[in-house]
Amino acid sequence: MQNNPKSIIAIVPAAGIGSRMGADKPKQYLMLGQQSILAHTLDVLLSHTDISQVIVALHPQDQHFKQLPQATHPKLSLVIGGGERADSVLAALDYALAINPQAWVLVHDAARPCLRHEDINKLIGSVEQHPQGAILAAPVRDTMKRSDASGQITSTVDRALLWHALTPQFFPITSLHRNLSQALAAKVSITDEASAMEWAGVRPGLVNGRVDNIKVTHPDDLQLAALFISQAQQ
Ligand SMILES: Nc1ccn([C@@H]2O[C@H](COP(=O)(O)OP(=O)(O)OP(=O)(O)O)[C@@H](O)[C@H]2O)c(=O)n1
Ligand SMILES: C[C@](O)(CO)[C@H](O)COP(=O)(O)O
Repeated sequence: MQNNPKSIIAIVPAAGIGSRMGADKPKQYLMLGQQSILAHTLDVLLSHTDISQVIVALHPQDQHFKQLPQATHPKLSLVIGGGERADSVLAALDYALAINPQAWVLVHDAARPCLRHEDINKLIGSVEQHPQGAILAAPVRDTMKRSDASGQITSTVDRALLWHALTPQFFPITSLHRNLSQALAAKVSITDEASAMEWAGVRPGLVNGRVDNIKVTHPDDLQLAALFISQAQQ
């Protein structure tokens, strides 16, 4: 069965609690300008004409999502996420597979609200060069050090071939569902979709993405994300 990269379903893992943010609510519901982080992220995905469906994985006790203006969008579907990000992605993949097993999925963190259509288009457009899938990524710019447990430098790592993995990450739904399911069953540590594909022997492509596509993780990321979003709206 040939997957069809022209049929695209977005998956948004949004079931985290934002412990590193230390806020009074999950970080995806913190405000950036006029709306929440998750609302910004959903606006970008819901407005992209190549994306037919957006599946959001929510925490089982989520009480915020239903207040979002985007909550009633016809393209949106909801699933209950899991204990780790990868479990939430797999729950959404189960749902998406039932909708259209020939689709490709674009998995994007709720916590990355600064994504732009130009990067989505670059990633979708990479499918001929990377028929097994690809991810947005940014080449490392700084000198990279490895440390010991006490925080002392043990070595300098060659940065020539090092990249920051970003999202979206774009794969055929059938191979991602199979490889992620098997990797999790094998208790492999999976922090992004590409690592599950790599575990299965796939070599995903790297597509150069904007460095302002940051993941809002710590409190000092909020001001930067707000600046990037205001720039995108100019
Ligand atoms: N069980 C989980 C954990 C995380 N995520 C989502 O995965 C994305 C990236 O995860 P991260 O930035 O680590 O978010 P949190 O897990 O919420 O943050 P923390 O690790 O600080 O708790 C976020 O959009 C988060 O909502 C998820 O859907 N399900
Ligand atoms: C998927 C990801 O954003 C790629 O860099 C990252 O792995 C998520 O890590 P987190 O610890 O779940 O935020």
